[in-house]
Amino acid sequence: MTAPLLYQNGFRNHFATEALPGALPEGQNSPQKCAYGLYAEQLTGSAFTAPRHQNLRSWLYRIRPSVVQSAYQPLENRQVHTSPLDKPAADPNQMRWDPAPLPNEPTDFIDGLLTIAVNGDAGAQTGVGVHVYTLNQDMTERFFYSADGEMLFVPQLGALRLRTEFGEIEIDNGEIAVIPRGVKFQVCRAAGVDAARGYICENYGSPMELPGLGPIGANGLANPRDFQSPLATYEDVEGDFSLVAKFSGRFWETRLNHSPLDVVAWHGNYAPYKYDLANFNTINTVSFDHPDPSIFTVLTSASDTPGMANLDFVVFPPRWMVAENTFRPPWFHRNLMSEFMGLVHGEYDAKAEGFLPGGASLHNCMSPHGPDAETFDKASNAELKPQYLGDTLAFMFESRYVYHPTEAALATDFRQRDYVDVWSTLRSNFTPDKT
Ligand SMILES: O=C(O)Cc1cc(O)ccc1O
Ligand SMILES: [Fe+2]
Repeated sequence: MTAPLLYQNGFRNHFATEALPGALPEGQNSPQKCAYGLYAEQLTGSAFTAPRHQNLRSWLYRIRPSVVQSAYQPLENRQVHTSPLDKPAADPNQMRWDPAPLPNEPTDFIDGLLTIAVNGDAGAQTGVGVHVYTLNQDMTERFFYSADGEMLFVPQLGALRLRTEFGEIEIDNGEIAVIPRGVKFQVCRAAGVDAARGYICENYGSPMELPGLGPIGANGLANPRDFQSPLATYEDVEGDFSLVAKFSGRFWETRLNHSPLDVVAWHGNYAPYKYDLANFNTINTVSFDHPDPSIFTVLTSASDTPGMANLDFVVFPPRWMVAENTFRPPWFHRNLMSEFMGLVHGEYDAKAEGFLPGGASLHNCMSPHGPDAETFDKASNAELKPQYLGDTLAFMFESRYVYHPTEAALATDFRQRDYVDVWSTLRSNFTPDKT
């Protein structure tokens, strides 16, 4: 049995961690000579001049500086795409996908990454890319980073061990992790895991933050202390390694003669983190009506227009349903914001069937959607006792920018081409003579 990983708690705290005593310099960042012969390297996640509360940077004390690498060479990649896409055009049709099948061939994280939809413009630092990953191999000789955005992992099947420059993180179904833009990492399976599948939101925009709580007060939703960042740990390994960089929508490869996971100590507020969604303090109505789902926001990436997020990461967690005289599932709606959804486990209360764990749906700006016909019928006639929705965990990547599905996502066998039919049997119940 390997010991469980230890973490440092707090959302974007100013952490300090060293795998060897005294590896972190005291009182300064860049001494003339660092302890143990380490190199000091700063990694910034914001402009130097960003306002203090949005200023993100860490200092890494590593065995070799990151510049010890070969020239970047283009690397072919057919499955991962970045906004803007040349084609196809954005599509207002409601779309749904079954879970991506697990690979039959040996497939690591990089080879198993498939882009479903993108929006905004990565070069302008707006929008997101939504990918699914399926894998059955660990990354061993290769490492990855995205210069295009931070990567939010939402595992659906199989726990992962994310080996990063800052230390290691494990996440399982029901947990999430964020790897900041530029941070080098490897995706491995946790002990005992054969194959894994999940979702990734690559956020090209401003780094996600906790949402403001307004009248909710000082506590609630995702509480800062439940976010966890890794402790410094390092490997001093020489060999023939490859670092794959996602840069401006393309993959590039550089060769390394050593493992880049050689950071012996680090301090700062720019670091990977994980969060167990079971810690989400769910707030909902205790009187009537179905609140807007913004009440379930875990993390948000602001755009340049206040209140219109580049990305809201929203969850629909296990919860009590107690609303009186209310149609309890999501109502029918048409929204300005575009909605990509996935299901981590259980059932989603707006869809009786067809939205499966590992599957996905897309409802773009102003495209009508809501409960399917079966759910509408059931919920319109249900006895309104307090009811606990236990086995459910859906999520939404909600964005002000219209999603463009990729050609592969449109063409794939696992797209449900008849999705729109889930609403086709909704008939007029209009009775002008009777209220
Ligand atoms: O479309 C969906 O299922 C997501 C959603 C859920 C909800 O409770 C209210 C609005 C909304 O868009
Ligand atoms: Fe919706």
